[in-house]
Amino acid sequence: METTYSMAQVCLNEGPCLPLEPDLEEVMATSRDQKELLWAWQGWRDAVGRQLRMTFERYVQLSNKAAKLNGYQDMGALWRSKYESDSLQEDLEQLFQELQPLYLNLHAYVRRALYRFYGPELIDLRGPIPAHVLGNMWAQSWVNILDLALPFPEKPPEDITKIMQGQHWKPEKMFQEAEKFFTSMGMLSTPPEFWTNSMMERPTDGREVECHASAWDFYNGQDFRIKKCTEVTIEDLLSIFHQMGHIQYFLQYRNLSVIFRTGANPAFEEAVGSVVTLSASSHKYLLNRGLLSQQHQDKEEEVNFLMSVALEKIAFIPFAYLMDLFRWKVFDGTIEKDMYNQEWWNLRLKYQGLCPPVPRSEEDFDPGAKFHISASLPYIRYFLSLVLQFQFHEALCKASGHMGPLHRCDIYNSKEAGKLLEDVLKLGSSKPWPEVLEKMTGETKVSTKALMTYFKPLLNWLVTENVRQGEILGWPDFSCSFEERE
Ligand SMILES: CC(=O)N[C@@H](CC(=O)O)C(=O)NC[C@H](CC1(C(=O)N[C@@H](Cc2ccc(O)cc2)C(=O)O)CCCC1)C(=O)O
Ligand SMILES: [Zn+2]
Repeated sequence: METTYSMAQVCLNEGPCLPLEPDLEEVMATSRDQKELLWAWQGWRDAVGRQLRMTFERYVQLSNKAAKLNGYQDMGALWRSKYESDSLQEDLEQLFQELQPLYLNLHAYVRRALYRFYGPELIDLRGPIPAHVLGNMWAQSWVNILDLALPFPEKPPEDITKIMQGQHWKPEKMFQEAEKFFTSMGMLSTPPEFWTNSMMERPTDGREVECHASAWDFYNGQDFRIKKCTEVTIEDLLSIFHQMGHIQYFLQYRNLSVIFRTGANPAFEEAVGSVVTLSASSHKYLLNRGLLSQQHQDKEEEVNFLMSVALEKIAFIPFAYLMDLFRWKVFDGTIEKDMYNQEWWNLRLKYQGLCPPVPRSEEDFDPGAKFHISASLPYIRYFLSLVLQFQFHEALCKASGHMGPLHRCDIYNSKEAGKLLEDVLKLGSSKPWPEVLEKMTGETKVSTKALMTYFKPLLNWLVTENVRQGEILGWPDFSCSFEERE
């Protein structure tokens, strides 16, 4: 399944065939022509999802067989066991409910912005949003349509990708920048093998590689690598910070027994890289690294900034939640194979308020168009990481002596924050994760408080704006009408 995913391309009638990275992702991020977006969206699902359907059915059978042989009910139960909690699913649903007001307000606001640009024939102000116009192949991040959704368009943020390209940034410098963040906090640097063995760019020698970025621990205490087809963009720079967070975790726990060389739970692993990204995307950090020139940010520019972070992080919440809600139900048999695609879109409607831009059938297998489904990588870790990373950010910012709003905090150069983070990472999974969480934050429970604090100024602005526009929160008109679009 992963090979099909990594080799797939979508061909233009006459002319080149485009791979996902960087070409189709570029189309989804930058095109504002809904027919072109539909071509890429549908083409990718025809080239990948449809091809994976049969194999996926067999993968489910074999996965469950393996899980049962290991004493689990099904593979979903095995995946959930990593969190060592018998109330995991209820706890996750509770976190999701707490975040709903934030998501519903963002969804309504973005729907209005898309309505202004694409018009009523595409956007129903009381309905779900078509999944192909949100700036991302899976509508999991909406940051690429910030230009359409900017609260104060007369104060656009500087284009950091243009600044990086203007300063002739190269992939290696991007990796060095990410490593420097950790060493500035007094944390570990990478061994020479990292720089000689990593693959930082798509090979030009014709080798077909899996371009989806990944970080690898070779469990010999010396060999750690990142594989990424790096493009010089701010999105890739932040993704490299995330990957370097995995490498830092590998380095910190490399002297533990192998069974403990993993995160306190899978969400901790994901939160480490993402928490550093919160600082790296702050105005303060980018300014002092020469990636921004504007000295100060006024109130309106701050709302614009918070919107850009929300389009990445808040839009992601329901997607990250439903990915394994879907797979858990497939593994436990609740979702039968002849219902895969309609159940997928039921979840996409219920949680994300999205609908397919064209009619779907059981010939399609749209979940397969997402890397983690083809690569059998669990995903609930990213949902939990979203909440955890803000809890970590609040704790590290406090340790660094930061005063003022959480979204202005940047822990770069903070030895105190580095010490706190290091003490947590070097534990690996040798202690129960609530104990590790308490060591970092003083709390034993995952809490959305820090995330809500971070976005409070934006939520205030969004609620005011949505009330002013008389927006309907949610999507009472629950289907995507295709008629007009033919
Ligand atoms: C051997 C192995 O498998 N190693 C694991 C790590 C480990 O288990 O040790 C690994 O490298 N997994 C790859 C995966 C890559 C990325 C990803 O897939 N991200 C998700 C979700 C997301 C989205 C936005 C965001 O800001 C952060 C995350 C997506 O893109 O949908 C791509 C870009 C970022 C992270 C990763 O690093 O988590
Ligand atoms: Zn990760």
